[in-house]
Amino acid sequence: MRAAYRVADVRSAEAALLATVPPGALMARAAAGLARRCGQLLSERGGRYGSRAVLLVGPGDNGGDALFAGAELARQGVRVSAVAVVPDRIHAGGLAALRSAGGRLADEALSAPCDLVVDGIVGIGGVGPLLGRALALVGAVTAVPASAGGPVVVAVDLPSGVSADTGDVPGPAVRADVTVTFGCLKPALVVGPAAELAGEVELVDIGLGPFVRAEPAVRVADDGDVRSWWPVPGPQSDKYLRGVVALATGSVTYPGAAVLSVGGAAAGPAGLIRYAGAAREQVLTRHPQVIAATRVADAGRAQAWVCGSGLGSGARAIADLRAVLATPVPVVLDADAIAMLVDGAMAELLRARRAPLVLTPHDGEFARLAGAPPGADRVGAALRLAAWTNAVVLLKGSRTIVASPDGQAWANATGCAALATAGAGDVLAGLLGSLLAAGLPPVRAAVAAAYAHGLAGRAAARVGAVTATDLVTALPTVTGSLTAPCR
Ligand SMILES: NC(=O)C1=CN([C@@H]2O[C@H](COP(=O)(O)OP(=O)(O)OC[C@H]3O[C@@H](n4cnc5c(N)ncnc54)[C@H](OP(=O)(O)O)[C@@H]3O)[C@@H](O)[C@H]2O)[C@@H](O)CC1
Ligand SMILES: Nc1ncnc2c1ncn2[C@@H]1O[C@H](COP(=O)(O)OP(=O)(O)O)[C@@H](O)[C@H]1O
Repeated sequence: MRAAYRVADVRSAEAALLATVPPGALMARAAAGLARRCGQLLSERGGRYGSRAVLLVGPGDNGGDALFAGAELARQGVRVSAVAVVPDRIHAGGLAALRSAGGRLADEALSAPCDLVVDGIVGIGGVGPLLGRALALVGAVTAVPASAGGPVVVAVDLPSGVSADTGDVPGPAVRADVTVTFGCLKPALVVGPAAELAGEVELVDIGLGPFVRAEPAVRVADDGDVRSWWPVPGPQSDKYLRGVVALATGSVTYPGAAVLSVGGAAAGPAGLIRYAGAAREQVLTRHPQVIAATRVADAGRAQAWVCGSGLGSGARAIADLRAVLATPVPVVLDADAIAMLVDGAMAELLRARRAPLVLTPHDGEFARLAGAPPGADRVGAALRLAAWTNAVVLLKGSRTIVASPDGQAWANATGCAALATAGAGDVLAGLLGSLLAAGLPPVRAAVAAAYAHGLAGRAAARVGAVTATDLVTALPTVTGSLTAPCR
């Protein structure tokens, strides 16, 4: 598990650490890590000696990091020039170090071709959209991407122009190939549109770890986490003990949603799948192992329910949703079921529930339920909805967020744009239901489902254009790889 911390918490930790080390030691550690990575990148692109690097140097310590790293590169034979955002406020010690190593201060950014741009315009001290010369410099950096023969762009701590705590990008911002960040991750490196601008993130240890006292703002699960959570059948397992998941999804109008959600569930760890709804025939044709009924009341017992994907919102859908909410087991509400919650009577039912509830809105469904779209602070918005509904909220997007009523937030790092295809959410809901039925607590189930779903999207994209059916095909290999061998 990786953890990202808010700027205020990073600053407190840095202050505590600074009191224990000589002046300048932290910046020296940060700059050494930055120079190491920049040097590697130059070596990969044809060598350091004689290559050209441009430092974009803001007026704060972020610019100082860039200057000290530039000095180290200059000592290794790189021709380094620095462009100051505010020339009379450039970090004096950093500039002196650069000059004494043979680097120079330049007036114009990128006046000649270069191999490396180091973005030290702003780091965690950035506030709001970039202004003045900082803004003009961003335009110069983004002109030619590295993939089209332009310089490789390395951001110092954060890409300039992003909001560190929320991952919002309020204006033009640097698109980095690599971000070298110090001490700990910041939310903008893992959530929101900012995370897409960070490129590959390298975390440099500056000794901050023991001084971070706060709870993470956002957590990111890795393969090891998801593997350790994923339910594994044992010798005593039977299909009921492995978990029974039931789905009230699909309708006469949208039978495909039922097939896809059941497909998602079939890739999960539950031992038995029940289906209740109007797409009974279609589901049985594709998934003959399913026990199918037409009504929730006739479906039989389950350890978790999934309700809503393609369900519609007529009288029948309302009755099904009420029946599902009346069960004493964990429930996933997706798509149309989320829309129906806006009804006050449903809200009453929700308040009466004791068993876990997971809501899986995309932005539109979120807006209907919460009264406004998630906005710039997606983690904050998801946490507020989770607290208000007393449900785990899985807010879909390119970095899907899972938020719990007790204030924990996770971001999923495995997704890819290929998932933006009709029916992908239905597959996710089914898989999530299966994990809940197998006994995973709701936050872990939601995080693990988003993780596996993202990997399936990547696997399917390697084969070709991705449909939701391709996700269903790709999922069992992914979930199998996350499952320890049968005991
Ligand atoms: N603390 C430590 O121990 C360590 C810190 N480290 C490093 O320090 C960095 C933090 O440094 P920092 O606090 O000096 O802030 P920083 O990110 O340079 O930005 C502040 C400057 O930017 C300006 N500015 C702000 N917004 C702007 C905008 N929208 N558009 C234009 N300009 C804007 C603002 O201008 P002002 O408002 O003052 O006019 C101010 O001068 C951190 O990210 C890491 O790299 C490492 O060395 C490890 C140890
Ligand atoms: N740009 C993107 N990058 C990564 N994942 C995305 C992107 N856009 C959408 N997704 C994912 O695709 C899925 C779409 O689900 P949803 O909007 O419910 O579609 P549907 O209702 O058609 O099933 C979600 O898991 C979401 O996180």
